Amino acid sequence: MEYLKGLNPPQREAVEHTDGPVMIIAGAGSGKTRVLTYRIAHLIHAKGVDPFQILSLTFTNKAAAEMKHRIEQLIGLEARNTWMGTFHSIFAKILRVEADKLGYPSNFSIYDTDDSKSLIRTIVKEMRLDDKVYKANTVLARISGAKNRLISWEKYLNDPFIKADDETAMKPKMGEIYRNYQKRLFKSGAMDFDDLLFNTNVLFRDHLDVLNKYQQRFRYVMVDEFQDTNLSQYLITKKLAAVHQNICVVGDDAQSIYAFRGADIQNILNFEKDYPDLFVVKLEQNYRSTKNIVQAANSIIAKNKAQLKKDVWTQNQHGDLIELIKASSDNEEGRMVATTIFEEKNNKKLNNSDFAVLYRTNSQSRSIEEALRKMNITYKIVGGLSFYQRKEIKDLMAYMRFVVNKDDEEAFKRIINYPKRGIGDTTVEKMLVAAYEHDIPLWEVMNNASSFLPGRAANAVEEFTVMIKSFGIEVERKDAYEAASSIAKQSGLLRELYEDKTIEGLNRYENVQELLNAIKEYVDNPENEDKSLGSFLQEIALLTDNDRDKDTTDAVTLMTIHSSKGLEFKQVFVVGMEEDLFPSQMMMQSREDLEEERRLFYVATTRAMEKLYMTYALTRYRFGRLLNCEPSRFLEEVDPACIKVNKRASTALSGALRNESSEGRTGFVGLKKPSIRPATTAKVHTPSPDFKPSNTNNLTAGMKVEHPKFGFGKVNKIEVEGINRKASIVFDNFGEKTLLLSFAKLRIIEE
Ligand SMILES: Nc1ncnc2c1ncn2[C@@H]1O[C@H](COP(=O)(O)OP(=O)(O)OP(=O)(O)O)[C@@H](O)[C@H]1O
Ligand SMILES: [Mg+2]
Repeated sequence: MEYLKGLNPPQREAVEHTDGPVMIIAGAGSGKTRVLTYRIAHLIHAKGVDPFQILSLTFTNKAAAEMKHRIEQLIGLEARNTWMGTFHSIFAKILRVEADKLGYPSNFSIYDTDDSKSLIRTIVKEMRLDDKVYKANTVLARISGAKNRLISWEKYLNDPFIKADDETAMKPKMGEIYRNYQKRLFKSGAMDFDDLLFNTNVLFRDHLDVLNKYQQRFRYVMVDEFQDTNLSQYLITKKLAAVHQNICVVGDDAQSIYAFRGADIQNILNFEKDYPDLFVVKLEQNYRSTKNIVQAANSIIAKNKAQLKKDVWTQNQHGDLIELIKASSDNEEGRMVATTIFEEKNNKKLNNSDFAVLYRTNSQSRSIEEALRKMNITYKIVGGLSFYQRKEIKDLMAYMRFVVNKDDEEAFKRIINYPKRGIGDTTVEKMLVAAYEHDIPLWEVMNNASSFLPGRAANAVEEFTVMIKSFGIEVERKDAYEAASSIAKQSGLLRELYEDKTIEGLNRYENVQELLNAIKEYVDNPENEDKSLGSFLQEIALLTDNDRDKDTTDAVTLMTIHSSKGLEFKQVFVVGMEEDLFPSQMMMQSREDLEEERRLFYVATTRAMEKLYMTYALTRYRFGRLLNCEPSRFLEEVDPACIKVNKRASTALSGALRNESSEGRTGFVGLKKPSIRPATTAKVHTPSPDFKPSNTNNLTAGMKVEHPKFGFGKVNKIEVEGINRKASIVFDNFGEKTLLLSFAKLRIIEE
């Protein structure tokens, strides 16, 4: 076992202790991820474990890819067959296979945050609530928080404490929004990101045979960055490992930075209780950073009260002191960072990729970007508005999504009138209302457009529907690339972009071409067995921001500290070390919040291998205003022996032109017109348990009926219009409604 030589004694112990529960909680850069990598190699190579039986959960897909690559280097190609990926990607795969058990189609859509927020806005509007109170962001965060703690909408609505909470927050309708949101997702055959975990829990809870299948399959389960798992994730791993108990988790409580997304350090403490025969490994030697950086990081985290005791040390060189750089403005900060990178590169023969610039919030990247561009230093932004979040890309993806899943309402809204085909907001609204009132899929409404819409609108919708159907046939017969190219052309989207001869238009056109290139690459890759468009879409839906960059060029990395977890760079700049920015203004309310910010600072510091810079500006544009800033309190918490003030004189004048980029056109068909949905606030009816739609051929005035949403009512009159039979029904709680009898689901209650 030649490779075991690359480990120190406790690391080696952790690798060789393959059976039973193992936990490694250790400081940054101590080789936790390395241990996981070697452990997988060891299981396959020395213990003869089938790679298909090993499941490893990482924080980003990129981390998974890197791990796979390292294992390949250790033991060869066999490594490819292990199950490795983020929680979301692995369990989405499993949910595809098992979807029918939950009543979902196997080609369910995955809604990204934009889709989710758009759906919430629609629902808030439909419920006639104030969208300034029920902001999409806030509502989504609340729903997400509930899901991550496995609180279903039913539980949410019935919990008196949650209710009291929402009432205190003056948002009493939160539970109902949650309910409507879930129902709408289900009807659209869609899951949001949190559903992928929530539904996996439901699947394993309600279908023990399925759980058992995966318990047998995954003999070994491993989790990296364990400190940032939430309850939902924790329970999934616990259930999966319940039979074999071969579970190994690694993490660092000092790097727990996702509490705002429901991550819970408590999981580390619970782990010890859940597995009494737990084998605990301590790793204390840091291999990543210089003595000076390790000492600084230790001094920072020591200020936190809540932490497990660790002594991190290193045999590495002492290295340079941390350089503290003061700038007069944010623009000057950018210039100083760029100049320093330029000089260091030349002096030390470094590559661009040896540098990272880390910031607290995405918007800080602008001034850094401008400065790097001026000095011709190549950079890439990880996270932020990435390729797949661009409007033109989302538009084409929405076409593809809708063709694959015709219930996908958010995709529908994006494309129904883009490029323009004369289908206005009112028509869209009418179709949504028809689907809602008759309780039928939108697709059915589209296929019967003439029953629901006036002539011209109906024609336009019919044309669109025919087009989508023809795409459907192509998707079935062709591979993802051929189908996607055809959709891009036939839909008129490529032409629309092509005709826009502005620089932005050209850019957008090229981006769409780039997406088609990516699909081609996907199809040509022998590792992807399923070459269908559906399979490609799933892959894309699950890319985390961190995975979305191409790693081919030599570039300086710009990213938020949150995204930098687990990574390392020779030289690191932590910029914007100012009060209210870092620690963030929003995180100074409580000791817990401040401690989370400090852990974030610890994460930032420990990314550096050789040299660390911290910068702050005296003035900064924020929220469109020039603000005076004060140096961050965190700077004072760094052991003064580790830091020196940079004497670099600022040369350039500040005040470059500010060029805020404007947002692109939006393709979303907003429901701007006043809603024609039920104006009543009556509660949607719950159908009787024996509800079954009756044959309505003989329905006449005076009969009593039950409708799945509007409840009980009495038929007022029946009208015949062309081929359509319509019934006007007066519902007890919803007033009079006119429904098309060939679509409405009505149960006739005998008189
Ligand atoms: N025994 C070892 N010998 C040589 N290099 C090592 C050893 N252990 C770890 N390293 C190196 O130290 C660096 C940090 O290791 P790794 O990324 O696994 O740490 P980590 O504990 O996962 O850090 P983080 O907490 O930031 O995720 C890597 O470059 C790794 O290859
Ligand atoms: Mg790691």
